[in-house]
Amino acid sequence: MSVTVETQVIHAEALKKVVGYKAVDDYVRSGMVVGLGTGSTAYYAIQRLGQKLQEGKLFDIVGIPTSTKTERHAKSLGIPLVTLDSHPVVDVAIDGADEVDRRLNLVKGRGGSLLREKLIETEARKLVIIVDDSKLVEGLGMTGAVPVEVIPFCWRHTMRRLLGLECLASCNVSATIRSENENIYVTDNNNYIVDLFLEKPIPDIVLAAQQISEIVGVVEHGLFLNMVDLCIVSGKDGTRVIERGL
Ligand SMILES: O=C[C@H](O)[C@H](O)[C@H](O)COP(=O)(O)O
Repeated sequence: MSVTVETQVIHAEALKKVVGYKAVDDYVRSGMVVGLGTGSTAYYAIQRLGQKLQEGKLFDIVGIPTSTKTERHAKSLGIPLVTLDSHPVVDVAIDGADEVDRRLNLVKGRGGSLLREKLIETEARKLVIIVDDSKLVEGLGMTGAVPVEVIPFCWRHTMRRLLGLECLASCNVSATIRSENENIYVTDNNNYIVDLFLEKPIPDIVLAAQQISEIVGVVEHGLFLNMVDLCIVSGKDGTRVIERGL
């Protein structure tokens, strides 16, 4: 049987929609403060939330967007928005991920939004991650970059410091500054992103997260460790929920 590229794209979108809708249906209740993730999967959760608010199936919801893109999307659907400044406790946050390991540790930020995501999702009473099963990995950093947000000032120096980290010495690490349309990509926070590419898995991700954070020009990195409460995964055989520690 041959599967056309177009059919595969529709299939991939359907998998994202299933988990996005399920996250809102199962974990969002009226009166909640909801962290709104960023990316093509979180998009469907935001759609569902807007739909349920418009239909009166949910009420008294406020959302905290994790990017300017999500902010625009949520506003277009009439979702009331606040910030952590006024609402420091987030009842539930829903977001996608680039990679999810067996312990529900993540790589995030390949879409550029890791800093606001981590800031908001750290405060979530429940962090729900929504992915299709292509995001499940054995070792983090093997399917693409581990993004690191850095200040623009002397970014080459910061990149050299990242490349020199002892904890990544066995990974054959390389790095690029992220670009967009032949310019350096600028985050919502007016920073840059260094993408770290690893040929071998990080031996100790906790140590790596700590050592990356300790570099002075680093603002935040895309390793989200011990944050996730549950992950909803869709695949061709259906949808399942993986809870942390089970
Ligand atoms: O910066 C982007 C975010 O971390 C996204 O959550 C992540 O890249 C996954 O996005 P998508 O659902 O589009 O694969």
